[in-house]
Amino acid sequence: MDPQKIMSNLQNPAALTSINPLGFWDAALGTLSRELSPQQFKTWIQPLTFITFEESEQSLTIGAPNRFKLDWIKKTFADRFQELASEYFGQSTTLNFVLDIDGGSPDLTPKNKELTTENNEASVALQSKNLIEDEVLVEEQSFEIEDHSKLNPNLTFDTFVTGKANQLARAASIQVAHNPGASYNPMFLYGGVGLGKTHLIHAIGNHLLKEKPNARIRYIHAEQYVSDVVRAYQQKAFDRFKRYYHSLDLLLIDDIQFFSGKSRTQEEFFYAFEALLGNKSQVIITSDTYPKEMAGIDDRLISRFDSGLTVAIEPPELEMRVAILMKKAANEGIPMSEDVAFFVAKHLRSNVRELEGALRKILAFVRFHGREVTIEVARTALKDLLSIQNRQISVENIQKAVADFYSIKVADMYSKRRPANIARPRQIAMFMAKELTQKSLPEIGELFGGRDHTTVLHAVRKIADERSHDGQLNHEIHVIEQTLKA
Ligand SMILES: Nc1ncnc2c1ncn2[C@@H]1O[C@H](COP(=O)(O)OP(=O)(O)OP(=O)(O)O)[C@@H](O)[C@H]1O
Repeated sequence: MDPQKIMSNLQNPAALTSINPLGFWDAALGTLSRELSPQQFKTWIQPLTFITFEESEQSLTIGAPNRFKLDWIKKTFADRFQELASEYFGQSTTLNFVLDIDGGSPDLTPKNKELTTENNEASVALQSKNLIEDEVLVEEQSFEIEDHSKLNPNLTFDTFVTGKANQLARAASIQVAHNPGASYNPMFLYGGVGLGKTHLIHAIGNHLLKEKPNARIRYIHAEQYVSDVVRAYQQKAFDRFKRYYHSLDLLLIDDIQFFSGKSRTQEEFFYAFEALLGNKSQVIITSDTYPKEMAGIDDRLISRFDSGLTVAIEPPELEMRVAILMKKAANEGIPMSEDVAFFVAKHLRSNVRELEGALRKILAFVRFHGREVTIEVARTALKDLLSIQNRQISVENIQKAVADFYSIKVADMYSKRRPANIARPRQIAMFMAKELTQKSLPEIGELFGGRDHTTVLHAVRKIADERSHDGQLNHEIHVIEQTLKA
């Protein structure tokens, strides 16, 4: 698309609505998030990147972060994207799905990136699929296990920003990378969406690969493992399947919650797990929750997951979010000052993927308009995101959620009463108000019955400190936060 034309369309919202490709992207994500389960959306759609729109050819390019996701998207979601694009643009639109390992910025400059283009006319009929053992839909094809590590070389310890939220997970990962198959086996890494679990396990694999280039390493998403089991089943190729998986030095298996309810997969994984540990090979597993909390997973697997080292990754704290934004912006060649990073990080709190998305929006805006990265620019570029966030969380909402959680009256948030069962929830609410809103300490004090800002500061420090070593308190704060965001 002609950059001049983009500029003039950007200045003319009416024109923009008809061709705005970023508008299409936001709308498509919105629709798919409603149509799919949160887990499907998180796994398949969220990691996609919008790359280019060529107006002259009426074609859109969408990037997927790895080969597996690329293939899956093309097979499973291409038709739906096609429909959404045609609806949005009011004319037939060609979709290209490409590998975009870096998760590159959305840049509407034509052909600004070198891409492994895989033209996917979405009209191409999907291949026939079979439903096997109620496990997963797979295409008919010959059973071949790809003998590659599937590691993403960009996901290393060097590119991983550390803070309180992930320092334990990082330290454990470094230990395991240096001594695979030794004491922490298996290592079970759990945490919410987009917090860096995949990044860390790739970092372990990349480290080992560098130390021992001949090591047999395999990264696999749990859903791909399920597909492998189904194909081995179809083609009676379990011997080959076992030979491959049982002979690895390091198996990295991501998002194992996808095994839920898939009994044959779990059985095969159990054998693989036993064989690998027997050989002193390292197994590393990630999940969205800790082993005992997993639903639909066999007890004998759960007890094995729990038998090594289980370590959590928490959502990044404010300073860490700032550091991540600044590092990633600098890597893109567009430095972000600390005050802009603080502004963004204060508004976007849930996970690193969300921060990366926001950064991409800001960088795209800056590139189109030739502007510097300022708070004003960030505010404009993130207008939609910020309005959602602001709608969600106010000090009053926090006071109500905390009072409900601890079964006290909301009025106790403002009262002068000081028994511990009231004072502590009040301090937690003050802490959360500081973390989750843009209010200053004096403003928060005012909203808590006219308290002094030093009282708020004391509460914020106390709860922050306790939270860092009190797992129960940490959990309670998470639960309240989830209620607020629901
Ligand atoms: N501490 C960090 N430093 C730098 N980048 C990070 C950090 N944590 C996460 N990221 C980046 O954020 C994005 C999401 O992280 P990742 O895919 O590892 O999350 P995840 O925990 O595996 O999420 P999911 O459960 O959705 O698979 C990736 O691009 C990753 O590189």
